[in-house]
Amino acid sequence: MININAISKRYSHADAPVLNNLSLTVSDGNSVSIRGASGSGKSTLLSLIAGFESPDSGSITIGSQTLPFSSEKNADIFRRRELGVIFQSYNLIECLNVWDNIAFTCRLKGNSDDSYQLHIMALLGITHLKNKPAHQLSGGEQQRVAISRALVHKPTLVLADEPTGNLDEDTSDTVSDALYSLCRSLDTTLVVVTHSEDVARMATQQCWLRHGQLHSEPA
Ligand SMILES: Nc1ncnc2c1ncn2[C@@H]1O[C@H](COP(=O)(O)OP(=O)(O)OP(=O)(O)O)[C@@H](O)[C@H]1O
Repeated sequence: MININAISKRYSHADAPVLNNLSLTVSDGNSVSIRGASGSGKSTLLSLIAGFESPDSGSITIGSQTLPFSSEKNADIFRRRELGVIFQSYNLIECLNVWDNIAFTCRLKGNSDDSYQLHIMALLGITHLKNKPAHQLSGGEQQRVAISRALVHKPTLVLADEPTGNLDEDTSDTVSDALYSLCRSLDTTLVVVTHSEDVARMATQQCWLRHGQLHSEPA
């Protein structure tokens, strides 16, 4: 579960806050999609939820953890255990192959689950890429590896920034089906930033970010 209570964020030198008294609650196993104009603050909101940045005011609680983290070490432990993040830039480790990129987080925790990893890779259609180095992948292939890596350690919260942005329509449907259904089956909370109406409509809750706040209707 995630509970965001009246957060505000203003970057230095900006005329207005990018997020202004924004609140949001999403329960376990549910999902929220967030749409909004470019520059409206969607990535900033994900960054605050992940604890990469802090709000100027308000509070964010993920399960029993209230942000900010007490130390960078605790932040790392929490992110490795509880959080899956799908970044706009996939952040794969170029010198590792697909299998090792996906297994990386689990190996750090010492709890690899090869059969679950194969299950996710099959759902996302990337099993045949298992041994291919990350630097030889297309953008869409990298995106599906990044999604697999975000899910393989069975996190309680997944933050996805444009998870289908680089995919054709058919692959986008397959990948979004897999993302939503894997999260539901793990009872994982999912926050998806997307420009795709099809991807957004699959969420249990749809929101639009405007003037620093979330709305349940488009403008
Ligand atoms: N680190 C930063 N320092 C200063 N300003 C920032 C920083 N990060 C983002 N901004 C500004 O905050 C605003 C919101 O940016 P953000 O990336 O959150 O928007 P977005 O809705 O995700 O956009 P897009 O859809 O284009 O990815 C923009 O005006 C951006 O220039």
